[in-house]
Amino acid sequence: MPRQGPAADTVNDSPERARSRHLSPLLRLLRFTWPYRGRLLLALIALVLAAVALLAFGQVIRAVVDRGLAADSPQALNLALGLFLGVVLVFAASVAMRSYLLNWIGERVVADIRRAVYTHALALDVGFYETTRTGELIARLTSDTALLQVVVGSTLAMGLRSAILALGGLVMLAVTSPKLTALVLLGIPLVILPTWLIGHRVRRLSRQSQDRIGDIGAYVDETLHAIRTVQASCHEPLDAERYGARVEEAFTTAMQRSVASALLAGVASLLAFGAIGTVLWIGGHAVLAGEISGGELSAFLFYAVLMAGSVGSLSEIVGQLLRGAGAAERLMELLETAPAIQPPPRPSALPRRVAGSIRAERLTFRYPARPETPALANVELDIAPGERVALVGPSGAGKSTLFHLLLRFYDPQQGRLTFDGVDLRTLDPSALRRHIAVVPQDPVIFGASAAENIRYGTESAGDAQVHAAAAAAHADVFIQRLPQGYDTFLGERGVRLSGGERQRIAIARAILRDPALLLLDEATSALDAESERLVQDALSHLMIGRTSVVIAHRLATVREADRILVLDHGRIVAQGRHAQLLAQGGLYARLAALQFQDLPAAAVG
Ligand SMILES: Nc1ncnc2c1ncn2[C@@H]1O[C@H](COP(=O)(O)OP(=O)(O)OP(=O)(O)O)[C@@H](O)[C@H]1O
Repeated sequence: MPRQGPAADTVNDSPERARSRHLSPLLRLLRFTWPYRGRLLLALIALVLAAVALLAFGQVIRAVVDRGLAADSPQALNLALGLFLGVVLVFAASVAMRSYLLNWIGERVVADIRRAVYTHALALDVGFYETTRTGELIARLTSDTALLQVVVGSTLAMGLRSAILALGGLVMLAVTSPKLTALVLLGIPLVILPTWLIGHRVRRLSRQSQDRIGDIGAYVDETLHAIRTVQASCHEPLDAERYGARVEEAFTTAMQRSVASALLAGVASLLAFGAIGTVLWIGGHAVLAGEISGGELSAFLFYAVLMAGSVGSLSEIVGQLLRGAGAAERLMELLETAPAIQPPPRPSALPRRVAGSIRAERLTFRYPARPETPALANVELDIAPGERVALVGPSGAGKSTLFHLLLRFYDPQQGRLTFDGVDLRTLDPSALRRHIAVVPQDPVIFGASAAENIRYGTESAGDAQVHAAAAAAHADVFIQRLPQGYDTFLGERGVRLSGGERQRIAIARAILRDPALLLLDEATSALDAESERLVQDALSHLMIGRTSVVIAHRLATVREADRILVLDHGRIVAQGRHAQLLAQGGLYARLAALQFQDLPAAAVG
């Protein structure tokens, strides 16, 4: 299925490139804001009310000056103050309401998007993760959503507010004094343009400065994670030097930014107050000439400052909106990426009692990333329920690929694969996987307790079942010896387990799952004799009464297998029992001598 994943090269994008060229992707967020339209409407009402109240201040100022001060009337002044307090009350209430409602919507929408994206990411097929770096997905879930939160929660509203204030301010200016308005309109670019240009440079430098800090973080992360390799290679002085160079780069960029911000502060103050002074001077003369009243001049000044402020902030707001649009575009693209492996509209059902038979008919599969060479070619296979099958073959023969297809991580391009007689393509992948347990070569231990690690995938199991599974997998003994027994935290920041212990946890996990089909990839690393015996014993126990397919690396496994399949270049080149295949000589005999570490030389014959 052709699909358009998020561009794989955007993870280290500078914020400049991460911007969208249009604001239209923001419209795609409507789907997430729509459920909260009631609150959104209220927030908009509050926003407009706050802007109108702010504009009304100008009129109150005018009344205070003209009716109260100039007319020398205490009553009028009292009345004006009352009016002022009324406007303040409306303004304060609507600002508080707007701020709360918009923040709520911003946080809510981002929480919904995070959940939707993560749930969708979990459903994407394995092939997707071969072409996308997980770091990129994490960036989507953290930084892109954080950016959207700011955009939805404040920037959009600020943009609307600034537009209302700029337009409203202009109308009020024109109403107050058309002549002065013409002057202000001529003057605004003189004030805004230089400030905007320097401001643009400041923003670019601060983003660069953040990028430099990101570089520092990435370097620390890489070296400290690999501290053993760093120390073993005596790489510390070199790393300290390289890190130092990066820190200095960050400092230099930060200093350039500081110079630009200092310049901005100076120029902006100079221009703003210079402009106010000029309006006051021209307006003052107009007042003296009796063209306008003192109140009108005060109101005029108020609107001019309001308008200039709003126009000035628009460029920054648009920049932020474009970055938000970029984030929205990437997130929505991810959400619209269709998984290549999906349940069919009407999935077939497996029998109530799954027996665990497997059949492959002319099975041919090529990995999407390597369409030229088939990883499996024309494989014909019939595995009976309860059969123990060992897969043997040189590296790259296609053993793991067969597992991937059995788990329906991919669909074959030709032929078909059935489980209990049902074509895998017609099954819901999770309905199929429920009947399969996988014990990988190097099992994953999650950052959770020992009991939770065994329960992984069978969450409904009770404590007694977990303990029984652990006992059957010979994991019970070492778990009991852990500081808090089954409650001991395992994984990266907890107790680290040895290879053999990890395998036994994985075996216990598989026993608890009680699957019809067991896929086992035997560890290649040699365990000590005692661990080996425990693991082997646990595995034999696990295989009883179920179909098992094992990528074999041990003599005991091939000896006990009902059938050995020898794979080479994606084809089954021989099959039979161990002794038979050895007697035939050929690839199996050669592989046996090389692969089974525990095979005495004599047995290879
Ligand atoms: N995700 C992938 N994308 C592209 N090609 C792949 C992918 N995984 C495996 N291959 C290729 O498919 C072929 C079969 O690989 P597979 O992993 O099934 O071999 P294997 O027999 O399990 O090998 P090993 O014993 O080394 O694990 C190899 O040529 C391999 O390079």
